[in-house]
Amino acid sequence: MMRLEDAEAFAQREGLIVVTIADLIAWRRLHDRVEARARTTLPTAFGTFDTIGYADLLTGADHVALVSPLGIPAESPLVRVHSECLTGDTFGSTRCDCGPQLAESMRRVAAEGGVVVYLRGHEGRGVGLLDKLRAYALQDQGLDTVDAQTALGLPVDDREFGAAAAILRDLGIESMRLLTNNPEKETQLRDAGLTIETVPLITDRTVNNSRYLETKRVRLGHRLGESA
Ligand SMILES: Nc1nc2c(ncn2[C@@H]2O[C@H](COP(=O)(O)OP(=O)(O)OP(=O)(O)O)[C@@H](O)[C@H]2O)c(=O)[nH]1
Ligand SMILES: [Zn+2]
Repeated sequence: MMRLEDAEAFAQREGLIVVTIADLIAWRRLHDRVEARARTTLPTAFGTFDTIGYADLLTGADHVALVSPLGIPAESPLVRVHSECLTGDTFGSTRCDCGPQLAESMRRVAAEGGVVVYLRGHEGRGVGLLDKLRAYALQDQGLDTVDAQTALGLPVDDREFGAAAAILRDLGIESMRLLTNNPEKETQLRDAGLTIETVPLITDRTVNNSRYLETKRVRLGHRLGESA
């Protein structure tokens, strides 16, 4: 097989352009990242959301956009970009704040207009369900959420928000009020060219999630106030 340097030298001589796999992946991150493949309505406790199912052409994950019954206001709509959490969102686990954050986001987006973008493939901050459950087992032994990831040889946070940026663009949103306490999420969306004003999304502190929230505040830099 020809080495990349040789291919580049050959291409330069012949006036050709070399496109590597890495170039193609980078291009796909920016263009044609998602495709809307299904549209329907979803009646929920918070109202009926126009619902769009997106295929993520880079990762193969399926994502969902829940558009408020009031639609998407032209000016700085309210947006929640939510990472999948089976245990919190579906089973109502109180180890984390995901379930109450999702409910509060849907309630506010329904009331004010805007969209909830639900990102699948983000489970366990990107490491997947089984590794998150393994990390929980270590947390049962006293490790915090960061040290549990490291002890398992896993990244602390492996999420990238390119699909969310692409979905928001597809919905015509360039500027938004983003419901989040996570500065890294804000930075990634800003780096994707979107204009972000953050709106805190603070939910109740409980006996079960207080250490988790404190770790997010102290070790991951989430804006959770002194009392989290
Ligand atoms: N690996 C791992 N993932 C977790 C843990 N607790 C929650 N998660 C995952 O973390 C993701 C949610 O991320 P968070 O850090 O709670 O919050 P965020 O979405 O980054 O920030 P906000 O926008 O402020 O909610 C979900 O995918 C959860 O499955 C944990 O202890 N270990
Ligand atoms: Zn969770």
